[in-house]
Amino acid sequence: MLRVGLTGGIGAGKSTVSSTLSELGALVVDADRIAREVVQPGTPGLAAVVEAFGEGVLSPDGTLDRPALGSRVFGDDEARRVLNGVLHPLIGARTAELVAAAPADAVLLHDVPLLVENRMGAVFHLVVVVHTPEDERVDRLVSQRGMTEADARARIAAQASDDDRRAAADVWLDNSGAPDALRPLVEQLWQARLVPYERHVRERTWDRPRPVLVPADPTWPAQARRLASRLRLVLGEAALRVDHVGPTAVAGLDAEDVLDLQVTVRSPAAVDGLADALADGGFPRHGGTHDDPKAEHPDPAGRAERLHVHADPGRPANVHLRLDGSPGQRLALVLRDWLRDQPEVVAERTAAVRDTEVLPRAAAEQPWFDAASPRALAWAELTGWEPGPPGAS
Ligand SMILES: CC(C)(COP(=O)(O)OP(=O)(O)OC[C@H]1O[C@@H](n2cnc3c(N)ncnc32)[C@H](O)[C@@H]1O)[C@@H](O)C(=O)NCCC(=O)NCCS
Ligand SMILES: Nc1ncnc2c1ncn2[C@@H]1O[C@H](COP(=O)(O)OP(=O)(O)OP(=O)(O)O)[C@@H](O)[C@H]1O
Repeated sequence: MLRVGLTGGIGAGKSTVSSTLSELGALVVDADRIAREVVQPGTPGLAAVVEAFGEGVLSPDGTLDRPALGSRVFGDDEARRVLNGVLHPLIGARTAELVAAAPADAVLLHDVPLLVENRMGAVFHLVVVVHTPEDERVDRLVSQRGMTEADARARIAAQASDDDRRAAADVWLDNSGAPDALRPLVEQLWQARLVPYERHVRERTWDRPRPVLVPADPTWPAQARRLASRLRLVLGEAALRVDHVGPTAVAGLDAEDVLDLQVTVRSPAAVDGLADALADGGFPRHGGTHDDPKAEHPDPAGRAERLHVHADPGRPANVHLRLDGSPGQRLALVLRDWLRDQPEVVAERTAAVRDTEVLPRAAAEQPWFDAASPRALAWAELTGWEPGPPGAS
């Protein structure tokens, strides 16, 4: 099962995306719809809303008077906090029931308007954000939905900023153009990413194109942060720390487009107990069997106690599980911090790797890393290096 979170500001085009994905085969779980279900007449949800806001939010027929409640909560942060506190746990519980009832091979598309506001990104294998600039959204809501401009703007003000949504987005879909422009993007997302990703998670396998060296990508740290938050959620206290390491963790360093994340664990027993949870979370074990052709490419540095990989075909990543205080665990952090501290070494390493035709990366970089490791360790000794606070960046 693959769980995809779909979000965007009010009127951005979530329903348009979710109806296309539903046609293609996704199973849609719509939070707005569940939010209506849990306040039907006779439900504990409706009773709790009335207790918090009074009988004035009921229509004469006993149903929730949505415009009346809307006018109380949009524009009043405290009232909205109270309503969210009552309804969000009920929405969460109903969502969990729908997830439990879904077939094992489903691509579940969770349409969640408040995914970013409620910091839910790590719950999903992938987060898709639909974006349309604010003024365009207001125009669409006023002209096509009959909303007043003031109501549209009040709701927008009650929601996350574009920057926060961008930080949460694994996939950013621009819906500022004509409706026809969005469909091919959604079809491509389905075919090239969601379908293989779901199969990878279910079969505990993975696939990736042979990586090539690319110019440093300034978004690598943000991408690594999203994967790290998923790893922390899956692993809980078993992960002492999760760090973005390797060449993509050093600003300005050209590298193969494969993120390296290091999970520091307490004991070898902990490592083995985590394999299933990691696979279900989208990080299957690397080449576990002899007939797996990918087993020919073991952990590049040979230092991983275990190597897992990201099953998302659109975001290659290696996850190195290493023991706390082991030489490999320490060296990964020292090398990263040394390179971050020494721009001239970054230039030296860039030149060394650029001039080589050797692939894969492991082979190209190994001589340089073998020579660099003692220098990095000497630097660590000299400066009294200690690992910084745990984190992905
Ligand atoms: C206040 C209510 C009764 C107004 O109902 P109304 O029919 O006018 O709006 P509807 O529910 O269709 O929501 C439309 C859009 O408003 C925005 N919105 C709704 N609730 C909220 C909220 N608590 N905070 C910010 N934006 C919200 C979303 O973009 C949503 O897609 C209703 O929105 C509600 O019960 N909200 C609380 C539940 C909730 O958080 N729902 C969002 C899904 S998690
Ligand atoms: N590219 C587009 N150009 C013009 N109109 C559009 C486009 N995409 C969507 N719309 C229209 O804009 C309105 C909002 O789109 P949609 O309902 O998909 O957004 P939404 O994010 O689901 O909104 P809500 O947050 O209210 O659930 C709808 O009336 C829709 O038909």
